[in-house]
Amino acid sequence: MALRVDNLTKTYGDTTALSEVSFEVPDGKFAVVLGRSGAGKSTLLRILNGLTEPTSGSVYLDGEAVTNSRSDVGMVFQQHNLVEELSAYDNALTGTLNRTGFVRSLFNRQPVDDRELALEALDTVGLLDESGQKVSSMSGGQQQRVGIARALVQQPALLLADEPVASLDPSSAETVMEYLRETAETRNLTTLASLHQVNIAREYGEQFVGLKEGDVVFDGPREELTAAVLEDIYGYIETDELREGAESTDMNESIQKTDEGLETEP
Ligand SMILES: Nc1ncnc2c1ncn2[C@@H]1O[C@H](COP(=O)(O)OP(=O)(O)OP(=O)(O)O)[C@@H](O)[C@H]1O
Repeated sequence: MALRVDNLTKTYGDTTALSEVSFEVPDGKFAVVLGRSGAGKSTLLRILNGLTEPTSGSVYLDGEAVTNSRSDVGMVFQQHNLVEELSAYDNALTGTLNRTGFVRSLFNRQPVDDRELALEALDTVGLLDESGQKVSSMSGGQQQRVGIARALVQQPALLLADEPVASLDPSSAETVMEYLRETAETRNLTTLASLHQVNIAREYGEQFVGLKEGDVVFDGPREELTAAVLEDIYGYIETDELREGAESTDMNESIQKTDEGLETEP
């Protein structure tokens, strides 16, 4: 389903976390939210997930205003929030608890076998053979894939991922991102992920929304995500590396350097 965010504003006392944020993500697209720490990424995802109420503004899925229930929005968390003593299968199955929501009833979807859904979801993330394994004995990357499976069992219309690979080593991060992309593609699932690592974001994102102090300062495709745009989004990186990168013809090199700069930011 297509996502439309219309003039979202969120204030906490004197702090404006989001200021009239508007953008659209077409049906089935993989979008990435970029921004330095405090730019408003988590606030945006929390509003989309219904965990936080906006001060003003609206969210639409396929043109329908989403007000109370966000049960059709699946969420993948940085710390995956799984029940470690349960199996991958049982954890995936807990995704059904959040199902049957507003959008689903609106589109009159048929009830399906939850067990089948859980196994299908585990298959999607390459963990069908490990479905009986306790989550506590799995690697960080596998655990995050169980987190994705749990979100899929919800049969979401929109998949959100808040820093899904921030706590993983580069190789596991790649694997998780591959599965996330494949999932979005094969299920035509509109996805919005906040990512800290710019090189990973560039590799997997199709659309990029740059937030800076609560404002949208960029909304465009990969080709337009230049070093100059990144410098605007991450205003604090006034480093020689980034300037060199912006002047370099090798964009990948520049992004790598930008990313290294980011990693030093607490
Ligand atoms: N519950 C809250 N109460 C008060 N201020 C908040 C609250 N949540 C967020 N803020 C403020 O809103 C702004 C945006 O925060 P937010 O967590 O959305 O940023 P972020 O881009 O997700 O940052 P990070 O990458 O560090 O998670 C910050 O100034 C933050 O201090």
